[in-house]
Amino acid sequence: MTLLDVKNLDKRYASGGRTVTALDGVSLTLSAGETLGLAGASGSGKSTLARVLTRLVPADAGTVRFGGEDWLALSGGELRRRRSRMQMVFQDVLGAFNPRATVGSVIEDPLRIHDIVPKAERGREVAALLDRVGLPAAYAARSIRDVSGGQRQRIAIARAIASRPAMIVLDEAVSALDVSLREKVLELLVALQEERGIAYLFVSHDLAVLAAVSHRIAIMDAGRIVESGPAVEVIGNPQSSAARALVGAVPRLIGQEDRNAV
Ligand SMILES: Nc1ncnc2c1ncn2[C@@H]1O[C@H](COP(=O)(O)OP(=O)(O)OP(=O)(O)O)[C@@H](O)[C@H]1O
Repeated sequence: MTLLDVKNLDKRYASGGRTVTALDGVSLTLSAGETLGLAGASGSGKSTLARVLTRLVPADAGTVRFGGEDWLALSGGELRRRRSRMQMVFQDVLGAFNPRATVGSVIEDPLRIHDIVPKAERGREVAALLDRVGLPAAYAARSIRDVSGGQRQRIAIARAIASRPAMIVLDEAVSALDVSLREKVLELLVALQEERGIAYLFVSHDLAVLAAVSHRIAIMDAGRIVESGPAVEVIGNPQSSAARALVGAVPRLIGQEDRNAV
């Protein structure tokens, strides 16, 4: 079932007297429970796409249908209510929070805003969400300043799943973590997807990360999607120069033959 249907998205920024085309006719689809990995060099437009889809910045043209609705046409109270269905985890999404906020309040916000569980049950739900992402319930009382980078991303994931979304946009969500923490967070994300049928748009400049989690991969270059297909095909047999450059940049993705040829 198609959950997200993006057609011909354009986004330009005015920057220092010139116009930068960040998205140029971007189209893609995402099914319920599926992961689409989005890769591309720095400046190719990945974050802009993530921000347009999560309604942080407006598009100049194009359409987005999400859950059968005209997503870009939603505004005001209607948009606030529907936002529960599409959540986001960015590189340091909690960095934007008041540093005095507690872990518990960060996770409880969406439960309250979207009225997910009755007030009396919120504390228990926060504890259950912390447990699900591998953190002790006692962390609810901590300041978000006093947790490590890996724990922060787990908390960001707990907050994202709290409103029971159909989709999560992850933008470089594990990029700041060291390799062993990164693998654990990726395993958590895959397990949550299998349990809850959440679709992911997983943005990363790192194809090794995308190879671990994606069903399909799309490659962006200069604001356009230049290649897309099943993850194994895009990684095993990249067609575009942008995809070949990304595959070549990750030594452990190169097949033995290619490595011998280098
Ligand atoms: N707020 C902005 N104002 C002006 N130009 C912008 C703005 N945000 C992004 N851009 C430009 O739009 C283009 C796409 O940027 P974007 O951040 O979407 O790329 P990206 O693929 O996510 O890059 P990175 O991997 O480095 O984050 C770049 O040329 C960038 O400089």
